[in-house]
Amino acid sequence: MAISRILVADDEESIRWVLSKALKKQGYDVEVAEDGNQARKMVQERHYDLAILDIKMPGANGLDVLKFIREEHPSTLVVIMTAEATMEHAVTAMKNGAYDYLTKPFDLSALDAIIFKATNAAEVTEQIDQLKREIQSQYSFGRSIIGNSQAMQSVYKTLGRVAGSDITVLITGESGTGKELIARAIHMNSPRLGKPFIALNCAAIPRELLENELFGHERGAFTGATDRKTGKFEQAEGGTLFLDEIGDMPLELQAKLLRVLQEKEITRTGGQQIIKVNVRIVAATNQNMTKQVEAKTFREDLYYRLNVVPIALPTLRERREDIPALVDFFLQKARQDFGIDAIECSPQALELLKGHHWPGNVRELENTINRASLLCPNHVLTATDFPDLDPGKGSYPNEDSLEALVCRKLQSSLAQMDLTEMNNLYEMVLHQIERPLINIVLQKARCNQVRAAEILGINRNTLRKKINTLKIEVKRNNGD
Ligand SMILES: Nc1ncnc2c1ncn2[C@@H]1O[C@H](COP(=O)(O)OP(=O)(O)OP(=O)(O)O)[C@@H](O)[C@H]1O
Repeated sequence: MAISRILVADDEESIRWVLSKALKKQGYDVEVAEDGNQARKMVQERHYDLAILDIKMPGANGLDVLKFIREEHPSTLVVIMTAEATMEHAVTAMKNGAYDYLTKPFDLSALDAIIFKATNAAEVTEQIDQLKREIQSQYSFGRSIIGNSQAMQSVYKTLGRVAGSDITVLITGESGTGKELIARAIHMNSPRLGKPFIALNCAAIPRELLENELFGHERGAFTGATDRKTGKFEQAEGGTLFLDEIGDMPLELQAKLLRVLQEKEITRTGGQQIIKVNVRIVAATNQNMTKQVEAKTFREDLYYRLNVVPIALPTLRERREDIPALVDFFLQKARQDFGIDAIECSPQALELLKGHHWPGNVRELENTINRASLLCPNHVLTATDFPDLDPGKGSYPNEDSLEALVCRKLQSSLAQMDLTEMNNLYEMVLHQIERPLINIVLQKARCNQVRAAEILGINRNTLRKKINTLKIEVKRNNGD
């Protein structure tokens, strides 16, 4: 970033005129302010790379404006102009974060020298940012998002496509599937890296405080507002605002958010001033947004505005093939975080982990590994280190598979029975499955028992015996 837009603030018209003319001649985009208040307002409305401020101005003086810029727009460099060459002014200006100062009257070449120096400094900052971008993208994208399953690859593809632009993204997925991780990856792989990534969980903040969190407030806006507070939008200036659990945002606030997305400006609570914001929005939810739109608890127009590109994250049980890599990753992390010695997972324990239902998704897996690593007495995690993962309880190979279906059905049926009274449970269950299975296959084979036996992969005589013992009624077929 070179210096391109400059603000000159001085109450002396001749100074404004001379500086503006000289700087414009050199190709800079120059705007002027007649006093400190006007300068402050202009800085709020658009970004300046450099602000040249007279120290003595009516209203807010140069040091007030400097303080404001340092707090609210720290990327703007400030040069203070002073009338007297006193140490005191120079020291105060530099102490308050001025980039440099000039003593009036000054030669234009002195200003040129400062701008030249500032440009170099800005370029170095930009190079550092670029380097940070490269390093972080290597770490963030490739390394900390684990999983090479098809489902995750399709997520990476969309992520790669949208990261570079300012397009709004809506990430959906059950709790713990990695929505915030993906939102961070979008930011880190975008040109906004180096600028803030601000996350706000709309469900975690009481409704009445949410608006304040988003837009901030002016001093005196309400009882207790003793100071001005900037909201998340302003804090995220130039960067990304991640709105988690967006489905929990109250309707009145949805309308305000929509307006901000359209106008790209906000006003703080209790304030009049319109503040321009340059923020990319990434939203996330674990709710069914189309149902919410139908139920009119979420505005349709806002939904379409947010859902420009949807990213649906798979549940962990839909990508069980990623579990070994995730376990490895969390074991390594546990070693680092808790300073424990090398630890690994036995093949049986891994099978147990792969078979679990994981209602809490990756977060649950991470917590499970952390807990087991901390409590494990030796260097290998075995099935006994995961006492909560009873294979009989909630262990489904694939949520929609036949086995999972039968498993769920069995669990609910057996829960109603007094098993202590049973002595032929195995046979009883098998008969209940065999009978409908044979019936269905016979129907498909149009009661041709030879064909039905082939489909079932059993001997024709075995099938005949089963038909008799299970008392299955078979219509005679010509082919049999
Ligand atoms: N693919 C992944 N690779 C590595 N770690 C992951 C992955 N997905 C999630 N995690 C880890 O799981 C935990 C939960 O992830 P995250 O907070 O991003 O989920 P979420 O979907 O935003 O959850 P919630 O809806 O509850 O806010 C984090 O510690 C995160 O680092």
